[in-house]
Formats: sequence, structure tokens, C-alpha cells
Amino acid sequence: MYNKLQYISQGETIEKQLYNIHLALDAGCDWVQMRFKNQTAKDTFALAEAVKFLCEEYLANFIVNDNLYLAQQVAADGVHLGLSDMKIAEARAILGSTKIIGGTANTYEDIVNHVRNSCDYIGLGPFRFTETKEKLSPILGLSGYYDIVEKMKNNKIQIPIYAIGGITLKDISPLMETGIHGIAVSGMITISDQKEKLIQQLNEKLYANVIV
Ligand SMILES: Cc1ncc(COP(=O)(O)OP(=O)(O)O)c(N)n1
Ligand SMILES: Cc1ncsc1CCOP(=O)(O)O
Ligand SMILES: [Mg+2]
Repeated sequence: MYNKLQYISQGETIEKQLYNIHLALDAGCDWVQMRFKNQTAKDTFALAEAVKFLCEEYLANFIVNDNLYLAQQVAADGVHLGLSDMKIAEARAILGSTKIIGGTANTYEDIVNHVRNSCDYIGLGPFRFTETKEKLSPILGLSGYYDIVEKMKNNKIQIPIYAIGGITLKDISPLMETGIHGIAVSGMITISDQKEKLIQQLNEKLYANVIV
């Protein structure tokens, strides 16, 4: 089972990215998506190598946003691909079955498509407006998650769904009640000055109904 909390990195420079990722790992995050937009190939590669090293040290999962070839080069655990990135089927053909491939969805149809193409998990959103990403797809709100998860159940579509977009602590319980698997967050963890406490609170809510 995939962990229920994915941290999406932030930072305009290699140093800021590494600082944020290091703090998130120290505070207990065990799944990092490296998201470093509009940078040179050289810097992106340098960061990816450093993040790979850090995640190995912390026994955390490491996936790369957008760039499958970079994920391959640094032997990351996988890649997250959006609706305008490389198609999931092509990515699966290149990466094989051992790597994690996540796909973005905004609708039930996106999810069905991704499942057909052997996607491993879905980042479904945005939940609400967020400044972390430009050009957002239509906002789903809580009702959007209820509707989509209901359709999945009715059609026996199974894949872990991660809510994403402007999520705060108080959103976790209502979101989990929709039947999703977990959450992917960037801002909430990056800006927190009490990350360890926050991650503990997030995990308590995310795993509240998991029987061990
Ligand atoms: C877990 C997760 N879900 C969705 C996204 C968004 O991906 P995408 O639509 O490709 O947007 P960018 O992140 O590339 O700006 C994601 N990154 N992670
Ligand atoms: C990458 C992405 N895709 C949809 S919303 C989003 C940003 C999530 O970041 P935050 O948790 O700061 O809103
Ligand atoms: Mg993308």
C-alpha cells in the first residue's frame, strides 16, 4: 500500500529545494515528489541527484515531477505525469512495471483512462484554489471528490486517489470520508514552522481508519 502523504517540493533554487525537502524528511515525510519548474537541465539533474541521495538516507520514496527521463537517469522510484505531460501508456512502456507512475486527473474519465494505461495512483484535483500551481483545472471541492469516488465504486474502478490543491489540516478528515486514499501537499508543509507536529497530525487523520 502506498503511503497516504506525498510531499511536493517547492523552491526557486537548488538550495531552497534541498532545504525544504530536508526539513520535510526530518519531520517525518516518507514520500517526496521533486517539483522544480522552469529550470535548466543541468540544475534539475543536480537537484534530482541530491534528492535521490537524501531520500535514500531517510528511506523515503522519491518521484520526479514531469520528467520521466530524469527519473530514469537518477534511478528515482517513479514519476508523476500531468494531463499535458508524457502519456501514461508511453511512460509505462519505457519504465516497465517496477517503477511508480502517478497521473493527474480532474474528471472520472481521466481516471478511467489512467487505469486502462496501468497508472499506479491518481493525483485528483484541484480541491480548491492554490497559488502553488498556475493554470489550474476546474476546482472540484468536496462534492467533486464524492461524485467521482461514487462513480468509481459503481463501476468497480480501483486505484489509490490522492487529493491535491490548497489542502489544509482541517480538510483531511472530510476528504478521507469521500473514500480517497491520501493527499499530496506542498504549501501546507513548506510554510509550516512546526513541521514535525503537523506531519504527526496529518498522519493521525490520514490513518485514522486503517486497521493494523
Ligand atoms: C500527486 C500530484 N497530483 C497532481 C499533480 C499535478 O501535475 P500536473 O498537472 O502535471 O501539474 P504540475 O505539477 O506539473 O505543474 C502533481 N504534480 N502531483
Ligand atoms: C501541483 C498541483 N496540481 C494541482 S494543485 C497543485 C499544487 C498543490 O500544492 P499546494 O498543496 O501548495 O496547494
Ligand atoms: Mg506536470
